[in-house]
Amino acid sequence: MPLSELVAALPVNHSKAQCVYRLMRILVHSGFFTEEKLSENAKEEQDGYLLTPASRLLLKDEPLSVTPFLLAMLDPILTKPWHHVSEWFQNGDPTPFGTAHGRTLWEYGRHEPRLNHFFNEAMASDARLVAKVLVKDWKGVFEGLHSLVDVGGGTARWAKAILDAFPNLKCTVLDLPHVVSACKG
Ligand SMILES: C[S@@+](CC[C@H](N)C(=O)[O-])C[C@H]1O[C@@H](n2cnc3c(N)ncnc32)[C@H](O)[C@@H]1O
Repeated sequence: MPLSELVAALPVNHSKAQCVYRLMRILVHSGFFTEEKLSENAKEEQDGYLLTPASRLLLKDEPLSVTPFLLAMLDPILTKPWHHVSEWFQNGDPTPFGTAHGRTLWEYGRHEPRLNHFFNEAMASDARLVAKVLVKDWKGVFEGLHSLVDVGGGTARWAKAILDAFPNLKCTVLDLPHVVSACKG
């Protein structure tokens, strides 16, 4: 897509339109887009942006989309601990999350349904992608097993993917009460 079409398609204030080019340069540099000639015709010669495998994983209609994972990692609750890493190196806290928030991630999630929801969705989207590769390329790991227990298995995405490939396996998933009670089905 050429830059002009991209700017027109985005909800960007016209005073910021020239900043989209700068943003796209960063995104090309970091591998989320490639910039290529869209036409061989010399008269219409125009550069445009194309998706890469990394950005395809962020499309809304991509079945293996990891958008929930990205949004979770960028949520202020999870970025705040990065601002406390220096302090954490000097204190006795087990994690930078504890230094930033005064409690563990799991305690916070127990009291804050929004965190519980976005974290579980993030884990599930990551698990959908990684489990697909695991059961395809590492099937042998599960062959011969009769049962499997996933401790801290979140909303059971891993277990579901493994069960799809090995329907005779007995899978048990353990997690914290607020995670289990938020599971559908
Ligand atoms: C990093 S997440 C991983 C989720 C899942 N295994 C995955 O890969 O998608 C860790 C999980 O451990 C769970 N957890 C933390 N403390 C736990 C405990 N004491 N007992 C059971 N589960 C726990 C959390 O609720 C969370 O779902």
